[in-house]
Amino acid sequence: MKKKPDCIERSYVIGINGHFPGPTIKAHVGDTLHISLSNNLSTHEGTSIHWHGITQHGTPWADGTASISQCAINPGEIFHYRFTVDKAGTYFYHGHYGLQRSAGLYGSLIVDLPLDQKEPFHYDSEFNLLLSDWWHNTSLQQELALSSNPFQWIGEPQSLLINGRGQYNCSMAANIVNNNNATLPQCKFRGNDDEECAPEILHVDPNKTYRIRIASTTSLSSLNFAISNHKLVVVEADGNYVDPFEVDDIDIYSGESYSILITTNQNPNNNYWISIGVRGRKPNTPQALTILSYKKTTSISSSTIIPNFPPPITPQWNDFNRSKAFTNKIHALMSSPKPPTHYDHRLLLLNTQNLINGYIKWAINNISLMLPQTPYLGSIKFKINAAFDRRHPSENFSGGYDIFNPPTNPNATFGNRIYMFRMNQVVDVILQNANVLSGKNSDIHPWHLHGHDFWVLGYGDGKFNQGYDEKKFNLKNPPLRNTVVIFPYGWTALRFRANNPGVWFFHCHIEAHLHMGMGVIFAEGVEHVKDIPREALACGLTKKITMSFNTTN
Ligand SMILES: O=C1O[C@H]([C@@H](O)CO)C(O)=C1O
Repeated sequence: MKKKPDCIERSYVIGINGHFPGPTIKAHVGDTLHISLSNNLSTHEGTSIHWHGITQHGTPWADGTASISQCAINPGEIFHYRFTVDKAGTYFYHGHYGLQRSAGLYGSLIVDLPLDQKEPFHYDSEFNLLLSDWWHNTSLQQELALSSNPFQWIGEPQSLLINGRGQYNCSMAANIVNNNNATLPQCKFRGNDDEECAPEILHVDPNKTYRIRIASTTSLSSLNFAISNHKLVVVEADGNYVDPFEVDDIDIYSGESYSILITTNQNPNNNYWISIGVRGRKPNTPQALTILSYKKTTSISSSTIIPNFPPPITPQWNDFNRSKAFTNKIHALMSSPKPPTHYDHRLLLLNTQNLINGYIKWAINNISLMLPQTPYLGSIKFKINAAFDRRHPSENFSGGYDIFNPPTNPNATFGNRIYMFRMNQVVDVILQNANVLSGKNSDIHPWHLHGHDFWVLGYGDGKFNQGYDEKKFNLKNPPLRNTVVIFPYGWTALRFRANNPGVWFFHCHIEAHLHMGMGVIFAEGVEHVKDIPREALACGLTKKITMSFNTTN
């Protein structure tokens, strides 16, 4: 793609059909989408796409990772995706190979209700905002840095982007100071018609209700979203209805999506900032800004579109109590599916930063995930025993583990075992956070599950106390989601029914952390999976099999 000027300094962009972000895909519930993706990357890397939040049951490839097909689409090849969307909501798609998401490989996927059905809330019109973060180093440079010894961290992003647009150190900078007292270099917006630098402007009529769909495909950053002078009413999270609640701003973690409603009841002669800023990690990135502009009766020049007051202040990055307070406001709409009251199987998953042969990795119950060459789905279905380690992974960790300090024994090992569930079992997962490898710190991790939504039963500080903390679980109206955060030094409990035959990834949605091994594999009912498409078997030991039968795709 064409190199962009200094607004966001794109050194390497992965576009789709020449666009960055990729095209917004719109569908209605019940639609079957046929999407072909050809790999023309100039870097000659393999690639793949994940349809984030899409869970068509019985077809493990519907989410695009083909039961975590490690089979990349090689340069020059075409993959054919085909899936039916069965739930309305705000979704997105993104690269699931290497760190290609940080190079811009993503786009929105919006599923509307069938035409004869209505949402449980009213709105006059809608907007769609896809949030991301941006580095000047290429995704390959980032991968190399993370896999080096000595380890090099990717650092904070250079820019935040809204629908692929952001600002960086523009020569015409107008300085704005944020709450962390950092001076933020801003690109001076030059109106809507300046394709390169200008933010997208949301043009609204007074006294209407707008639905704003917000999805975060950031590679790293946790964000706070606010619109000056306007209240936000949260109505949807990850494609599920929530009991509406009103806030001034929302936190959104990588992998999450929300719909909010706003009422345009402010002075129509002003314009208003829409801002996103970094939370959860010490920021070193300017806010990204865009503008809510009330339609004026008289025409105005584009320079007057800039609000004459400062943008909303992003809350302090480390005010975790504020983040928790927001998270605890999210409940399912009363008519939503209720969780089973009992579980069949409970996993306690300890998240730690470790060393393997001197390399910094992340591990879950002391295993850092390294995917095998052969896709799991084919390995299980065709009983290829040598393809991965068939032993059971550990379902617990030592009760004596001190989560508040660096590990006394930091060594972990690589692994690729899977957690196997019986079909329809109710599974509880307790994600336990801990201190990093050195120093006193514990990171935020947004965990994303493929193939299922889960109920978020609760969050807590410190170490999960079996038999005690579970008494506080919310079984009445827990939100259904596909991504959930663990707070520093805390735990998060979730429950799902293993009712979708296939092999599923469950992983930290921070791209660098996944690259460093922060994920596990779940599987259930693989014997019920039929007609695996050739693309899902096109590598490793399953490659031979695809050559010996005609595919049924
Ligand atoms: O995985 C990570 O590594 C660095 C740091 O912990 C070690 O340099 C960081 O900030 C992460 O989130």
